[in-house]
Order: sequence, then structure tokens, then C-alpha cells
Amino acid sequence: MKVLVTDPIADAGLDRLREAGFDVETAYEADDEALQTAVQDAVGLIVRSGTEVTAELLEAAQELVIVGRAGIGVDNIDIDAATEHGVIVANAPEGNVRAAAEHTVAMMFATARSIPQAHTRLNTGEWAKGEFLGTELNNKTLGIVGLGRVGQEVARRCGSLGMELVAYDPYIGADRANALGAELAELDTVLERADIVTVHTPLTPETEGLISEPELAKLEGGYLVNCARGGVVDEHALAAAVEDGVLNGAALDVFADEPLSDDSPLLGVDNVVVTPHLGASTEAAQENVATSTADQIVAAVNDEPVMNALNAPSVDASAFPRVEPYIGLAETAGRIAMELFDAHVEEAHVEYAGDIATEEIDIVTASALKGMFRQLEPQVNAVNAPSLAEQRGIDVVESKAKQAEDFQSLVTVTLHNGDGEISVSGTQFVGENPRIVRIDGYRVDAIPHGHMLVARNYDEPGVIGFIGTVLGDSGINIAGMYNGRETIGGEALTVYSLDDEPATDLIDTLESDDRIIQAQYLSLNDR
Ligand SMILES: NC(=O)c1ccc[n+]([C@@H]2O[C@H](COP(=O)([O-])OP(=O)(O)OC[C@H]3O[C@@H](n4cnc5c(N)ncnc54)[C@H](O)[C@@H]3O)[C@@H](O)[C@H]2O)c1
Ligand SMILES: O=C(O)[C@H](O)COP(=O)(O)O
Repeated sequence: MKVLVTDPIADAGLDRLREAGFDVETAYEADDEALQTAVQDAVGLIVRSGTEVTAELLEAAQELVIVGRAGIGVDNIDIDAATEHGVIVANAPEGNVRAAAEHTVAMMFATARSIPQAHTRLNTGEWAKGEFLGTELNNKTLGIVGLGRVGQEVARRCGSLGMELVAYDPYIGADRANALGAELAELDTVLERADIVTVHTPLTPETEGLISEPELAKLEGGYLVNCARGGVVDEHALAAAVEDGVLNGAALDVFADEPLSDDSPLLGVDNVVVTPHLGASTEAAQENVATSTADQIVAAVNDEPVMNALNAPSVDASAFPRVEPYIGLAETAGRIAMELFDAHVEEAHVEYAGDIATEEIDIVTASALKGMFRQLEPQVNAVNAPSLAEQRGIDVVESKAKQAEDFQSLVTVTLHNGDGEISVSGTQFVGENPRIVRIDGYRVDAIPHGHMLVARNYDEPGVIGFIGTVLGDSGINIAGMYNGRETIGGEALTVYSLDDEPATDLIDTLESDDRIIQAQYLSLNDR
């Protein structure tokens, strides 16, 4: 299986993929046509900010399971198109945060003390000591626009430098900001109060052009630093503001179009410091993001949960061990429920009871849906299962309950339509030991694996013996069975674990007996 890598990543990531048995093909600086050809047979694609992952590229990638972004920003990836194709998009949101924060602080000093300009002059033989009178960061106010991972790391570092911190981020709480020693305020207030403003938002339709001429005017006499994304700051307005003396200086690591072209208005402006998108370019950061991305490729291709999936539900790393055992279990419960229901579904209800109800369960619900659709849609995965449900007009309902009967946790998938419903419940016994413990209200105890026969019958003497004889006559061994019944002589449901698949005529023979209401064979072999 091939993984295509289109922007340079650290060898540690490439090695990890090779060790996991992948063929790794690199295609740095390939044109669109070459990329479309190279991606055709790739199961994984790894990019940084240098590759545009377009709808056309995804269309050409027929085998693709995952796009791994070895870094944070995903503005170069068409996530909607990936979701439509059932392709996971995952980034590495932690690995380069400290590198980006350090580069930001370095850029603040670079512009406030004119370090690159002084360096250039000295290199050309000029001892221009009298021409550079810098600005001290100590006792100045730093305005942080976007107080996420990088913004917070910058806040910590700049707090230690003696700066006052004021931040604009409509999506975080005042408590979080206060814990970092920052005061939350509106953007205009931040710009008016700050001596230096540093930008740390993603590039989205909302943030594009967020800092433009009117905003720069409010920062009069200050400095602007952008190590987040080009496009958040209007480059023409910024160049003009520095040239006209509205701002003292600016430092930029990122640009609306990269690589930056020679005719950029920012080049050659005296007090504008530029670096070629180096924020994440440290050895440690590159190793971190490359290995984390490789791990996610391996997980995705092995149909295991991908921790940092952006278009599929994911779960916090610390909670993952508690949630993981229920992911496969919910998939199996959804699969069994769908096969037994065998009718149009109007509503899928996933109920969580006991300990699991206290966890983030979106990924578990997506897996239940994946299980439901796996017979119908071979391309289904946790990425596109929720949209498949929507397309099919199935309402997905989640609910939580404290009590889980006598289990620690219970996950129940119930499928409804106007005519009826079926529910399948599963739990984990100690030691990651999955069990289906209730089908359609009958208490059972089935290991969800291999060949399963579910028989509904009248509770009469000899029925179980009859089923055993029919199976035995066909040479099929019963590995285990569990019989649940409503009342003596009422209806019963029996689950048989079989060593082999029964033939269709065996099922017909069972159903031709008046005592048997229904017999259904389920293959759970590939899970
Ligand atoms: N220069 C580099 O090499 C480099 C390295 C790492 C990250 N980055 C970039 O830095 C940026 C921040 O990364 P991060 O990991 O901190 O992301 P993050 O998602 O953790 O944080 C982004 C923050 O921006 C906030 N935000 C979103 N919209 C906003 C708006 N309209 N106004 C104000 N705040 C808004 C969010 O609430 C969030 O708190 C991203 O653009 C990322 O691509 C660049
Ligand atoms: O978003 C990021 O992670 C940074 O901008 C780094 O981008 P890069 O991997 O292209 O250097």
C-alpha cells in the first residue's frame, strides 16, 4: 500500500510508515497533473502547507483513506470534498505549537529591535549603531488575536517578559484567558491598547482580512506580527501602514500567496521583517508532526480510530482509552441491528448507559452508523457515516442514562420505523471482552465475532434440539449458544455462535418448522 508525500517531512515519519509496511513515494514540487497521477493508487497522502488538496485531486485519488497534514493549518485542504469522498483529514495539532510560539517571540524582538536590518548593515561594513533605537518589550502591552494553542504559548512566554496581555478571541472563555494572565477584550480595544499585536487565528472566511486598514490605524505607533496565516492581515494595507509611519514595524512569517512573489508590496519595506514560513521549522517540531501524522495514516488504513481527524468525530487523547473499547462494539451492535431489522430505518437511537455515558461519545455513535451501513455502502467509514444517515433520511438520536442495569456500561442501538423497532445492546466485560447482552429485549450473552445465527422460536420442548440437529447434520459445530425467553411457552430468542457459515437451504429448513418464527445468519467475520 502506497503513501504519497508531497511536501518534505522528517525522516522519522517516513521510516515509521516503511516499518509499518507501506511503500512511501515522495513527490515534492510536482505539478497538478503529476500529483493527480501519483495519488491514484495511494491510500494515504501527506502534505504540509505547500500542497493544495483540491476536489480534483481527491477525485483522482480512488484508493485514498486519509490525508495527513503534518502540521496545523488545513486551509490548503478542501475538507468538504474529502468528507464527500469518505476521506479522513487529520492534522498534527500539537507538535509544532512551541516552535511557532518561539518564532513569534523571535519575530517580535526582530522587529522591535531591528535585528535583521542591523545585521544587514553590519554585513555590508556599516557600524550603524546610532541609527537603531529599539523598543523594549518589558512593560509593553501585547495584543493577542486568537488565543488558541499557539496564542496561549505566546501569552505564557510574553507574560514572563514583563508584558501586559490583552486578547481577542470570541470562542474562548474569560476564565481561560485570565488563567494565562490575559484580559479578554473586543478587537478594537485590543488594537487600541496594544503596543504589539500578534495574530494566531486560522484562516477562515471569518478571519480573512480581519486586520485591514481601519484596524491597523487603531494600532498606531505599534508593531504587527503575523506567524499564523497570510490572508488574515491585508498585505497592501500593512505595507502602506509601515511605509507611511502609521506602524513602527511589522514581522511576517506567512503570506497570502506562498512562496512570496518578488513583487509583494511587503518586500523592501524598511521596517518589515519577513521569514519564509519558518514557524514550524525546528528539528523537534518536524519530528513530532511527521511521526504523529505517520501514526494517523497507519491507524486510518487499519480502520482504527484516528485521533486528530478533523472531519470525523475524534476524542481527547486522555479519554481515548476509556472510549476505544466501545467503538468496535457500537459498530457491531449497529451492524447486527441493521441486519436483523432488514427494513427501511427512520430513526437510529444510540443510548449510552453507565460509565460510558460520561464520556465524549460522538465517535462511538459514528461507529454505530458505520456498522449499520457497512453492508449497503462499501466505502462507509466514521467520516461519511453521519452524512449517509442524513442522505437516507435517518434521524440519529443520542441519549445518556446513569444506570446500566447490572453492567458497568451499556451501549444500545435501536432502529425504528413506523412499523416496528429492534434494539441490540452491547457491553465490555473485564479485559476488553465485548459481549452482545440484549437483542430485541431478550437477555443473551454472545461474543460478537465469526458466524452467528439468531433464531426466534416458540419456547417449546425440542426446538433447540431440532436446531442443533439441523446444524449438526450439515456438519456445523455450535461453539456457543444463549437462549433468552419472555415467559415459559412464550417467544424465545436464541443466539448461536457457529464454527462455519450455514447454507441458505439450512436457514430455509429451520424456518419451515412451525416452531421457528425466524432464523437469521449474520457474518461478523471481518471485525
Ligand atoms: N508559521 C507557522 O509555521 C505556524 C506554525 C503553527 C501554526 N501556525 C498557524 O497558527 C494559527 C494558530 O494555530 P493554533 O494551533 O493556535 O490554532 P488553534 O485552533 O489552537 O487556535 C486558533 C484560535 O483562534 C481563535 N479564532 C478563530 N476565529 C477567530 C476570530 N474570528 N477572531 C479571533 N479569534 C479567532 C480560535 O477560537 C482559537 O482559539 C493557525 O493559523 C496555524 O495554521 C503557523
Ligand atoms: O500550520 C502549520 O502547521 C504551520 O503553518 C507550518 O506549516 P508547514 O508545515 O508548511 O511549515
